[in-house]
Amino acid sequence: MNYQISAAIKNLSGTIQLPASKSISNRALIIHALSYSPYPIHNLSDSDDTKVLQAALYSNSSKFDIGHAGTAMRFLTAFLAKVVGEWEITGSERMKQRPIKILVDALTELGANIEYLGEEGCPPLKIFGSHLKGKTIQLDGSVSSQYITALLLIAPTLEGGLTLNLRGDVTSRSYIKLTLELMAKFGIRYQWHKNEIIVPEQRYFPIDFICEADWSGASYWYQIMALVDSGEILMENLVLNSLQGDADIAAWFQHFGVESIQEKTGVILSKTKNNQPDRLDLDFIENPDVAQTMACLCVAKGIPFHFTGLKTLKIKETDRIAALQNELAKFGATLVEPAHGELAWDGKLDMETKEELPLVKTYHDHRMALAFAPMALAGLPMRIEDPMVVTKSYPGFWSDLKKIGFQVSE
Ligand SMILES: O=C(O)C1=C[C@@H](OP(=O)(O)O)[C@@H](O)[C@H](O)C1
Ligand SMILES: C=C(OP(=O)(O)O)C(=O)O
Repeated sequence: MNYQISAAIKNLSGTIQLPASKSISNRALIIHALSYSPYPIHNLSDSDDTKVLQAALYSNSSKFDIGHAGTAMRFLTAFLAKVVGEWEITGSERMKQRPIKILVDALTELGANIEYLGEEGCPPLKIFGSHLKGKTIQLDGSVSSQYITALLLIAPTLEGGLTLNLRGDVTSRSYIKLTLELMAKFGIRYQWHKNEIIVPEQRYFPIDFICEADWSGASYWYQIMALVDSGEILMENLVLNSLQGDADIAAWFQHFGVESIQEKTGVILSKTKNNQPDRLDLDFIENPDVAQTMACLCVAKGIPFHFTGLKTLKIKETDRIAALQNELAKFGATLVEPAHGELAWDGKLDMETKEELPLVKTYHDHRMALAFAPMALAGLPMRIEDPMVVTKSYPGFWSDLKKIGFQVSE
């Protein structure tokens, strides 16, 4: 199925109920299970990625299919490695290509017994869960912070605690910070100095916990505001003083005339002047999930850009560098990769190759649909293939777009 998207909105107003952050929800679910918490988790994400983790944690089965959910795959692997029993975890065809060796090797050093059921270094995995003893381990931090988070979440429950020495250029540090700050809310003490993180053995202290709204999901609304002339829109439950690294975008979008105002019920995005930068140079090492938002925004507004810190985009739901290049080419933009982990555009549109009504492929990647659809506001109608991919993080996206005046039809 495809959706056809068009939009002609000059002044925008409305209220949006964003989904909860799946990053926070999935951490909270693991902590909840490790602390045998009697309290409910409030405002848990309704995304596929959270639903699959929740279903696995509360199932009677020993075999789990976590689909496309990277965090669920990594967090569950570490969690199950210390739960006595025999477990199998698999995922989508793409998940079977997403590396997990760094995490499996670290868990093996802690005494875990994990076998690859398919290709060496990738899911599916067979896990023989047992008591694990903590120690000091070295870990490559340049591939995915999710391995580090997975280890940190179980760290306080390991005999003797855990010390991680991170090697290489550590990527997505903001997500490591999110993990540790969340753990601290559940009573955990830790030390983090440069590339060493020390978590002593201790108990999680269960609390009544509310998940924040999702800042990566909010990025599509900032993009929308940047593409209309003026307006005001309330993002319910969003907080500026957030645990999530992607809250950085509130400052980025000031360059597009979008102001963020904290209100009791959420954040108001307000636009009164139509600013835009002449060009955009951004480093995404802390914010990989909003790279597609910014690339699509720049093409829609004709802003040349040079983005760095994108190395990990190749191992996400799809190779996001290639996906952006392929799909933005249909809008006449030729994106180049000046070096590994970089993406640039000279701001020129090729009217000969620009398609009238492009069919945007989504490659099983929610963020392709989420980031491309707002471009319709710039007079760029499109069709989107497999639009329900958005359920990975933002199930209500299409109805939210319709609510504010987008035309979305099959
Ligand atoms: O820990 C998390 O919740 C996440 C970490 C990031 O992954 P990497 O650390 O692999 O960049 C991010 O891209 C992903 O969407 C969610
Ligand atoms: C990369 C993402 O998710 P994950 O790695 O958890 O599958 C994402 O949501 O953009």
